[in-house]
Amino acid sequence: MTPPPGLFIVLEGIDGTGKSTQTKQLAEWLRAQGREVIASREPTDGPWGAKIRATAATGRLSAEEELEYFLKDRREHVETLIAPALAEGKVVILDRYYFSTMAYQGSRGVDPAEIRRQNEAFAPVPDLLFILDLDVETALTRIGSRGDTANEFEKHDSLAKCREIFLGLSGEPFVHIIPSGESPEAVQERIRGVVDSR
Ligand SMILES: Nc1ncnc2c1ncn2[C@@H]1O[C@H](COP(=O)(O)OP(=O)(O)OP(=O)(O)O)[C@@H](O)[C@H]1O
Ligand SMILES: Cc1cn([C@H]2C[C@H](O)[C@@H](COP(=O)(O)O)O2)c(=O)[nH]c1=O
Repeated sequence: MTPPPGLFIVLEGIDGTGKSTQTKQLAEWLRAQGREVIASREPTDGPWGAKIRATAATGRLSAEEELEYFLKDRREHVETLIAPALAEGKVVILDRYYFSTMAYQGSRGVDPAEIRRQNEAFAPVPDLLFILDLDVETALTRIGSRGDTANEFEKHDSLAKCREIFLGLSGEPFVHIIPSGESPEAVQERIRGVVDSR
């Protein structure tokens, strides 16, 4: 018997907006409803993701090199996890995807539209994209409260450019801008409301 189609959900936003927090809570909620849920993140914990994460401390690559690494990481992610899980009718929830590439490498001068074209040549478009939106100052404060110091990807001015690129996606039918200055519970209620309405 053909399995039901999977559901592909992506959470995006600048560092500190609450993506990891919301991804975890959404996955738990859907599992409690009996859905098989795969939660994952980008950069992944695979070899290319590890190389990228290392540069957050050692110093960033050029924007073009970063783009190449993220594309390699994502190709593996799509082939080994995302596509098979969706084909089996599972729910896939990602903490970051190619929209972060548009934002972060776009903020360094690579054309976001070209980044999107290169990614959508192999990466499936999600059914739902939640953009968690928050002012940069509050986001950086949260990163500090988490016990982290801002890394090479978390500079104020570049995050402000990233935020603009994320918000530029609003208006597309699968995109939902979620104000993330409220409590974690209130933010999760908004997200669940959209998922429920599908
Ligand atoms: N709605 C919220 N209100 C206040 N604090 C929050 C909220 N959501 C998350 N936090 C806290 O802010 C910090 C960042 O949250 P989280 O790690 O989920 O963000 P993130 O978007 O995944 O960050 P990054 O992209 O850097 O991994 C954590 O300490 C978390 O507990
Ligand atoms: C997917 C993706 C991510 N990034 C950046 C954004 C973050 O600052 C770091 C690490 O991500 P995390 O959420 O803090 O774990 O990677 C990027 O520049 N381009 C991308 O495509």
